[in-house]
Amino acid sequence: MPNVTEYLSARSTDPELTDLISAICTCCTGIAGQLQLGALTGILGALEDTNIQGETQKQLDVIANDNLKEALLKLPIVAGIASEEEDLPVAGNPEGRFLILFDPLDGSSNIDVNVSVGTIFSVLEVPAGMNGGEERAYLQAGRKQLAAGYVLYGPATTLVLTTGSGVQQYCLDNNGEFIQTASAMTIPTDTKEFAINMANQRFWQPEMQSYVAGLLAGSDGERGKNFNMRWIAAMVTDVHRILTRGGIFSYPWDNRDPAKPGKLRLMYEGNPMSYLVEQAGGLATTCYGNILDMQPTKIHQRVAVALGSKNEIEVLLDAHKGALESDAAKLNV
Ligand SMILES: O=P(O)(O)OC[C@H]1O[C@](O)(COP(=O)(O)O)[C@@H](O)[C@@H]1O
Ligand SMILES: [Mg+2]
Ligand SMILES: [Mg+2]
Repeated sequence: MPNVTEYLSARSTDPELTDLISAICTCCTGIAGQLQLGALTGILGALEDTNIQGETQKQLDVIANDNLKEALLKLPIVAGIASEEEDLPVAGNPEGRFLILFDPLDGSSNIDVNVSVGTIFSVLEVPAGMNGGEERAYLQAGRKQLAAGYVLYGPATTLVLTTGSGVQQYCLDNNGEFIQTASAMTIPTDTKEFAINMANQRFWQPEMQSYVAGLLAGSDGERGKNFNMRWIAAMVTDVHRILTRGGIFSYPWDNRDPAKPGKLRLMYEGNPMSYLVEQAGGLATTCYGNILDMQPTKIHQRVAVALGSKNEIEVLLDAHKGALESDAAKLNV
């Protein structure tokens, strides 16, 4: 099977985009190595710092961020980067073409307990007349992504990628190459599996509460079938399960902080995952509108997310029908 560069080149992918993806892969291979040895090299655990979002940073959040930042900003094709762990975008080459947005380590609370984490990335083109040091250059709808993907550091290190024509999967081999293991990942349209943090139930909108109540009622309720629940607390891993065998994942709007319409970040979590899911035949929504059509207003903007198997997301959207127009503005979604 081809490696990722061979596959993209054979499909006449923009050669500069192919180079960029190869560079991301090389960098993530390094991150995988550091994660594997983390307990031996003393780089597990939290730092005293918090990021701009007020979240405690793990040492490996910062290491992964610095690796990606340094490797990408060296490339002449890179106009700038934006990251969960950087307060502001960082400019690259003023002549560069690409803006890369990333969550260097997603699910980093899993690191210390040796559970899967991942790197999520999104690639945009810098608009004419702007540069990669300006936030406004990045504020493009998810539909404009040139590529999106993640590297999952699990039992296998796996790259899942879209450049806009389907979703491919690659596995890191012993020679440091990502070899293709699936050329067209497709999410089954129906499912009996859902992923949501049930501990937040009381903070959700009534529509989400009643939809989930239907899942929990199973064959005793209107749905007439039993569901199973999974929650890995790393979006990258939950989404990988859905791309592999179907299901739905949601981190919905909740009322814990009215300024935030959800926990997840639009630009480097919601958008790239939504692009992958749509390219694999699934749906991604805030429950009030399509995530990929949202016009971003801030680089670290939060978003409510529900994504996965098409027919199940349609049931969820149906449960929100009455609320659509009245609530969307009020909820900041
Ligand atoms: O702590 P909770 O509510 O289970 O949240 C888990 C969610 O938070 C995240 O870990 C946020 O990502 P980061 O680790 O990059 O901040 C998601 O990956 C995951 O789905
Ligand atoms: Mg994350
Ligand atoms: Mg993170």
